[in-house]
Amino acid sequence: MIVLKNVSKRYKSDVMALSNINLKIDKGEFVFLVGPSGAGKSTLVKMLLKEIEPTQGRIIIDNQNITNIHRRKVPYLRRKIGVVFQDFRLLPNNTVYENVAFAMEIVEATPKEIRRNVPTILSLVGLSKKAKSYPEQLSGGEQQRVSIARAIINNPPVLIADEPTGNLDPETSWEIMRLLRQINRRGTTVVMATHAKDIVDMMQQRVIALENGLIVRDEKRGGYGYED
Ligand SMILES: Nc1ncnc2c1ncn2[C@@H]1O[C@H](COP(=O)(O)OP(=O)(O)OP(=O)(O)O)[C@@H](O)[C@H]1O
Repeated sequence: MIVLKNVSKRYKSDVMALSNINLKIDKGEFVFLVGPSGAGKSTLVKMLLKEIEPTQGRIIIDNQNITNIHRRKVPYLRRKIGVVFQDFRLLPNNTVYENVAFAMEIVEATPKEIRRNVPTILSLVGLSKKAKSYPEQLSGGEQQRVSIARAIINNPPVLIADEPTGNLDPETSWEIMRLLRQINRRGTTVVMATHAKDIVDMMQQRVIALENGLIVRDEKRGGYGYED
């Protein structure tokens, strides 16, 4: 599903953020990406989203080499990869419904498809009753649910979550984790970069640890492995 072949990233500052990374993530896996600050997690996530380009190597997602696709085609990549961030990134002047519908409009879904799919996905994330609310009227956990709904509305094979529980209290974090696991069980490959030790330790999923731009650990059912 996701393959990295000899991927390196050197920033202009000459920082080697990733060095010759080889990695394979299969369809339906749930993978935690861990490692100390500066290890290269965000760099890896940004490359999967094609926000930045690798200096070397190839990245293949869902059988497509994304390394050499044209800038213009990048929006289409969003059909393959949904993304969730720590800070939700919702449109503040749009309702919950509109925030999710917007993601379908971008990929030119028909109004009929939008009317059919948005309520279904809002029900999946438990927010049917909040469809008409604005982001500022929601709790952090609810905002993250909207962001997850938006990320999966176009049914991408891959969901990337970059510190999705970073702004949430422990209980709300677990609710979000239950939702991500539920989405994963429906067949979506989930890659989650995180510093949340308790969550990683409890979930017992595949753990890939990066340090100084290198994969130093890749365990099928691992723990966080650091003290912070
Ligand atoms: N735009 C940039 N220009 C130059 N160097 C950068 C840039 N972005 C990141 N770096 C450097 O690349 C290395 C990897 O950074 P990255 O943000 O990928 O780490 P991280 O594992 O995501 O850290 P954190 O857990 O703090 O988010 C660090 O040394 C960082 O300083």
